[in-house]
Amino acid sequence: MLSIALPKGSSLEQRTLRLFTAAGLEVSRTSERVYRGTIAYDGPLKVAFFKPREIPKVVEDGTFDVGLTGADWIEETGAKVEHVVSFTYSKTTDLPWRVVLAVPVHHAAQTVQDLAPGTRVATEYPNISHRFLHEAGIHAELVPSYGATEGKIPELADAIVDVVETGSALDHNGLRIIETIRTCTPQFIASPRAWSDAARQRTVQGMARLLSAAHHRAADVLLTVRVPARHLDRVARSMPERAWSVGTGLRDEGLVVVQGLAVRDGLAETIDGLLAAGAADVVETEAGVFASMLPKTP
Ligand SMILES: Nc1ncnc2c1ncn2[C@@H]1O[C@H](COP(=O)(O)OP(=O)(O)OP(=O)(O)O)[C@@H](O)[C@H]1O
Ligand SMILES: O=P(O)(O)OC[C@H]1O[C@H](OP(=O)(O)OP(=O)(O)O)[C@H](O)[C@@H]1O
Repeated sequence: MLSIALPKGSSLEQRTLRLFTAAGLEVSRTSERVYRGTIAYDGPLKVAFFKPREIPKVVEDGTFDVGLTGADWIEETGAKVEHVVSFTYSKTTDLPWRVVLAVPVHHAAQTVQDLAPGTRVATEYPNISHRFLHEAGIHAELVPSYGATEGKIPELADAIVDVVETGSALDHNGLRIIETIRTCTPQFIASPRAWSDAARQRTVQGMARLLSAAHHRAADVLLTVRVPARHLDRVARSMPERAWSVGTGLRDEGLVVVQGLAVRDGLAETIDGLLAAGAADVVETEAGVFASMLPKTP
């Protein structure tokens, strides 16, 4: 039975489970406090929940065949795993998160080069931090942190290497970024052992295809556009790449209806462009709800 390690915790768990559900790979478990479950795909898959930092190693050593975790923990642990596919989401946004070097707002440093020898840097990422500071030629003292890293300043540390998503935690704690060390996203990874087995690799690739398709659907919205026939050519040129015609207006034959899948990112500009090209109106709908009924793009 194929086994999969999924992230537990407030940052990645809920959105990862939503993605799996949208892909038709819903995790069944008796309660959210139960750290074991199953997925029905090509027979039952065994699911276990671990902290994101623990996942790279249990996948590297083949204890679990596949896993989903942050790129930061793959790098920090140095685990040798197969990167199957990556996604773009964080705890609260659809953007990557970053591992950054930050100092108090009134600190004199503008870049890592300005850090004095012996600067104390609190972090949950000793390996990433050591490598980064070493490459910058800075002799800093690393202070281990197990969370709430911003709070280590000023008594225990002078600077931090920590995760930033919206920047709110840094703001609230009077800190500012001086270096972005890594930009990170969730990664679907496989153990080298599972990957070298043709049947298991096929199953993993099938899951990756379903997850990827669901991830892209979530980034799309369906636009339904009514256009006076005389403006159709111009509006068609402003439609998203994946667009098709639907028919004519119900009562007004001078109106044509077209639809298209637009990416959520930059949606206001897309709608603006359609209206400027002569669209009478534009209605947007969550595309995920409809995507399985839509023709696949060639
Ligand atoms: N906004 C974010 N803040 C922190 N981690 C994030 C964020 N977005 C994505 N991540 C990823 O999730 C991981 C968080 O795992 P971790 O176990 O440290 O905390 P958590 O999921 O917030 O759990 P807890 O509920 O115990 O606070 C990070 O290391 C990073 O890989
Ligand atoms: O840039 P932001 O959107 O504010 O997000 C980043 C913050 O969120 C995480 O903390 P979390 O609340 O998970 O607590 P922790 O530090 O104890 O892990 C992370 O460690 C940062 O502190």
